[in-house]
Amino acid sequence: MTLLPSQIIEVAVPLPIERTFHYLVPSRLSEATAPGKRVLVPFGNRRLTAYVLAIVETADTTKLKEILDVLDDEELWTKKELEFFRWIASYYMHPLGEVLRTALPAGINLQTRKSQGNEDELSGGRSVRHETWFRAGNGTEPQRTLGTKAAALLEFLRQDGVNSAAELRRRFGQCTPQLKRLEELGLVEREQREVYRDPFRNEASVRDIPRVLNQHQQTAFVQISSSLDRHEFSPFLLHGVTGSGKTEVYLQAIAHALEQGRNALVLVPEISLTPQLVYRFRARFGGGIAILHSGLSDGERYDEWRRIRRGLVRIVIGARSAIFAPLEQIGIIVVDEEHEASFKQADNLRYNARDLALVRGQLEGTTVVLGSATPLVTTLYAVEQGRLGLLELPTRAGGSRLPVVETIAMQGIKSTISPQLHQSLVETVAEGGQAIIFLNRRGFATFLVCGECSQPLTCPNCSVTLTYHRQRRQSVCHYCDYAVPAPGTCPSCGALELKELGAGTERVEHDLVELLPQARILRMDSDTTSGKGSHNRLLSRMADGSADILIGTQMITKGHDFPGVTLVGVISAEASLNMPDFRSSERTFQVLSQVFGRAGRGDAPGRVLLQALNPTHYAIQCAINHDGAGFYQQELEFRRETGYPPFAFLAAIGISGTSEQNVGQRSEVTTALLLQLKNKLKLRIEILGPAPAPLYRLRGRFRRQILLKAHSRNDLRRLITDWLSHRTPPAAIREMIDIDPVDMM
Ligand SMILES: Nc1ncnc2c1ncn2[C@@H]1O[C@H](COP(=O)(O)OP(=O)(O)OP(=O)(O)O)[C@@H](O)[C@H]1O
Ligand SMILES: [Zn+2]
Ligand SMILES: [Zn+2]
Repeated sequence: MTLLPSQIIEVAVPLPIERTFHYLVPSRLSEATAPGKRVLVPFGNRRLTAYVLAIVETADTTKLKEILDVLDDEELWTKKELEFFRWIASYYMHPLGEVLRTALPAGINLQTRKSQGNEDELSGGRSVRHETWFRAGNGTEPQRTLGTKAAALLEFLRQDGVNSAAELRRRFGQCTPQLKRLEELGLVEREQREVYRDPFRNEASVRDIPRVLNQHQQTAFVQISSSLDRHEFSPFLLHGVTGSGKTEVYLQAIAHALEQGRNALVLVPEISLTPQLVYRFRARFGGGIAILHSGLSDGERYDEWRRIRRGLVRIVIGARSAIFAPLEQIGIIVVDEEHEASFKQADNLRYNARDLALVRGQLEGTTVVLGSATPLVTTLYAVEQGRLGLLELPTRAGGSRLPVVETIAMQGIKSTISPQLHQSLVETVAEGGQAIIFLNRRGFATFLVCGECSQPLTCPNCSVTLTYHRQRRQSVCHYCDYAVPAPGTCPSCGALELKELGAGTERVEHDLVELLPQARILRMDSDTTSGKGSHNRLLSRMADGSADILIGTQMITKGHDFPGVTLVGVISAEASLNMPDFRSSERTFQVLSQVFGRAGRGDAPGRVLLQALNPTHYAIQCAINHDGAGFYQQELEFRRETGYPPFAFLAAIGISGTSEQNVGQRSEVTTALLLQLKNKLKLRIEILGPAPAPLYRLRGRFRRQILLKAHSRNDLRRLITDWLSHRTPPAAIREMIDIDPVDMM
């Protein structure tokens, strides 16, 4: 888009400012300026990167400043994408400039400098990697002066066209002086080509062909592909029990979109946990796939981003931030494991990629498939209301059955592993089967408690106990990484005797090694998977049968397909039930169902042993009976009675700071203001709090929460908008808004 001299643009700046700004474009820059690019602008007494949103037709030009520079050669975003980002900014009540900054790959901002105002001043990314290529030129050759190697090089380039410097060196050995000479003579020309770092490097993939779909898969596939043929927004829930072959449906649906010349966006909870899924996509489709996830270096991420932007990619697979991928011509968006809380970003722009998939799908007129064995209660409710189409896979794809779950009463049992579980493990390993042992707590002991004064060891920065890690010989805070040598002494009374309370995965591993000295045992939790590729190594040892037992946290529950696993053991059924969060029943049902679902996926039937103190809760009972419908009914009733989603919309306002007194005062002031505005506007909103957050102290900050509950999203928006315009900017206090909060800790 070409600009005439003295045209005006609307820009957003990456600062906590709600509004957008206007600038003049001097004629020397008008050619280069376009919506979707970044520009450098004077802002107060500093210079800032700003994002061009639009070219404005009319505005008062008298007070406008001129932009200083255009930072991008190519547009970063299309108009459609900018529209999507405006929607996000408005919905999450977050400054548009910060939304845009969040949407950019980190690598593009490598050159971040701190300038006078202590604000980030950004300039164009520099992390593009180049490679030198040579081609034959038009110069006439003075035959006699060319050496043999130079002549051979020239001949080769004339025959073979353009070649990279690396390729020429491979064929001719060291040839830099010859190439330089040829270039001086105009006989060869040099060009710089951008190269993309390949996150799949060194990974071969085997070609895989589509499977014959079973009847349920076929029905689901037909519905998805006919919605693709209609080229309009159509959202579905693909509700398939564990092992029902949802991935195969995604693969074939995506193949259909590709045949139409359209592209696919696939969101997964955390890619490093699902290498199998990425592997299957590559095996099916070969190249043209970009992956975006936290394990990439900034450079790799930026490269993937540019490959997508330039249309070199047909399929993007990524964790939540992939919802911002600059993919055009999208035909289908898949959200795998749609129930996972990790689709919600926990700080700054608190977006939910699962929800945004529906928004982007609507803006772009695509098919959206949300897949899960344990969908959110709110998702099932949306199906009931007719807002999502339902596709069901009620049976396992390979014909195997869901495992039988047996409960083991743990009253009076002191050890982590009951005699029954021990016995079953011995039998499973003897028969050549594999087992998965689940406990959603890492470390050795949950915490240490003083034998003299009974004080538990707690974190000085957070209101939590320290977890004892035996191998590291430390007691560690899982929130801020504070650590002290352990076992150590009691910080309250100096006593030497500290007792271990509660068990973590490290303890379970220790006990299992003692109980089954012959078994090959692996542990997978965030302590054993910090190294690059470590997930992959652990998972492939399970896959190729070189391990017998895998112990792990919720990491092991996610989508893994190990046909050899016939036994699943759960150390504590109630572990996730007592969280102070209205979703704790739902999470318990989901995590138990998912971990049960790892058993018996192959030919041999699966068995689950569930250790429990009190398994009467409906979340546990429904999981035991694989009764998703029953759980939904009871949970919906609970939500109706307590007034939580889907029967209310929520927004949380979090207030935090290092001074307990200031945080307390500010939260009272904020609550009073909210109440006053609510009454003035006559809105029907419940204002709860200010209450101390369940994690009252986190990384040295005190935290209080105000929860807003409303029947109308509009009322909620009106109140918050009004509050934002009335509140005084908090000093030394952070006050954040969380729309549709997921984690209430
Ligand atoms: N039509 C089919 N015929 C035979 N086997 C199939 C078919 N479809 C899928 N499978 C196999 O069934 C197994 C389970 O499939 P997949 O992993 O896709 O299930 P899923 O629904 O994603 O499970 P989960 O939700 O537990 O992760 C895989 O080994 C897959 O190869
Ligand atoms: Zn003590
Ligand atoms: Zn801490």
